[in-house]
Amino acid sequence: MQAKIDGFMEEVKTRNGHEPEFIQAVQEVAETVIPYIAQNEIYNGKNILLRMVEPERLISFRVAWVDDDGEIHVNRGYRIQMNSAIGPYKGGLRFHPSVNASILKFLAFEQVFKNSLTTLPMGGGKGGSDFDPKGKSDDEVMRFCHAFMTELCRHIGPNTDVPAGDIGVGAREIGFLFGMYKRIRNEFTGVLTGKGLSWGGSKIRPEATGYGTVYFAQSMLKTRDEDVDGKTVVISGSGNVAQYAAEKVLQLGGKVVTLSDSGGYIYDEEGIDEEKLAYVMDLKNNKRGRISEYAEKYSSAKFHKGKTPWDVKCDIALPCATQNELHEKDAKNLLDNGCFCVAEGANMPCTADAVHAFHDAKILFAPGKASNAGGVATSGLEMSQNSLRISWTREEVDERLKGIMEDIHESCIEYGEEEDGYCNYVKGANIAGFVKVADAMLAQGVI
Ligand SMILES: NC(=O)C1=CN([C@@H]2O[C@H](COP(=O)(O)OP(=O)(O)OC[C@H]3O[C@@H](n4cnc5c(N)ncnc54)[C@H](OP(=O)(O)O)[C@@H]3O)[C@@H](O)[C@H]2O)C=CC1
Ligand SMILES: O=C(O)CCC(=O)C(=O)O
Repeated sequence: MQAKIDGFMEEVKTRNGHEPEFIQAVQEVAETVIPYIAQNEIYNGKNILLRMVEPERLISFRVAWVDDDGEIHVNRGYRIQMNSAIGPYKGGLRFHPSVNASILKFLAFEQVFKNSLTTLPMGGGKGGSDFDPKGKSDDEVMRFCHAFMTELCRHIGPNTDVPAGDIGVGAREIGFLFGMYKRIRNEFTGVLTGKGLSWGGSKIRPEATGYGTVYFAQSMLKTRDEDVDGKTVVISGSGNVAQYAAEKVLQLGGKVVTLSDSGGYIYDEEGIDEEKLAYVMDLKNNKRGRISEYAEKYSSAKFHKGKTPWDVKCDIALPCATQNELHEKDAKNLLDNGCFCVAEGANMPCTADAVHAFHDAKILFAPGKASNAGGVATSGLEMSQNSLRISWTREEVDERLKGIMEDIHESCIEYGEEEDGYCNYVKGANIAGFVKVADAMLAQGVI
């Protein structure tokens, strides 16, 4: 079996040798899905996984825009349309200087499995730009978003490809992008999700990724008769996902002691309560400040410059910042300090070695494609509401979100439970995500 996996990966590396994040994401899937294919006759000899690792379409374009001083800048825009077997391409846009084809292909590939797990009819895609919104004025961000959409609008549509937010793309950016799409196409449609509530957005979409991650952690904890209540939780990041993961942990009686950004992390031994979290939300979403300012405001906190929070003692860890932010040594620190549940809020925040350490220790570990799927699932609910031209209540959306996260957990157990009863959620999520897409691809023929 290992020879089969190695042979497959050799082919992937030959074609994508310069794309380390993409290869990392494919390797993890190959290790779990190739043995499953070998045991299931209908998938044999169809090269389904080989087809799945090749994007259906990879679009790259120039984005030229003018800053407040009249200077012209050029960025690169992308949309990776990875797989449309079960629905229109769906996935976020990332604006960050690190964005390149490798990172977006890994994200688009993960999105295919994640969207399949949600039970909703959504294919997988991802896009973005190496544009850095940090330090830019609102007008500059608007001009960039408008320029970006003048090209992207040719490739998307409510039944073709429906982008949303990701790192660096929040409510402000979605507004500017939507405005330009509407103007060029002269139509008001659900072409983007994460829209404002007064113009087609869904209630709970901003909260959904963070809430969903904690709902998934809750389901995992339940298998060990445990609960979030009373647990100490370490969270990385302080953006959309981290903020609402923290909010849900607090609502469920847990204690959040860290948040971070690319400058370092804050440790508040007294816990980040509702009032302090409201301060963080204002700091990050309106003032666009740095997490270090938290330690200047609250004397109970200490700022650790340039560090990640994985040496802080906790029961539960929720990495919610970015890919490869938690390494093997961090995993060992967490395990040594008694952490027994890790749910990824970010996409691929744990390196492969870190994941192996968690599996070897048999702790509860949820891969992002399962645990952070609540965001895209609620985007799917936003698409449904847009099509029906109705708006569900907060309670209705939250109930559906909870139900979807429970269903994803069940699917992971179905395909991931091992002989000794330990659930390998990585295996479970990969196989459950694969089966639905593979069946659709088989039905649709070789395309
Ligand atoms: N938004 C969503 O609905 C979903 C998001 N995700 C994933 O969750 C993660 C966070 O996204 P989101 O919260 O939306 O993004 P935001 O832009 O709102 O926040 C990102 C956070 O991560 C930090 N961060 C980004 N890059 C780095 C880095 N290289 N090192 C350290 N910290 C970093 C940012 O700090 P700083 O401000 O200093 O850069 C910020 O605190 C991403 O992996 C994303 O793909 C997954 C599913 C859905
Ligand atoms: O809501 C969406 O469509 C995208 C969410 C996303 O980018 C993700 O799940 O990583």
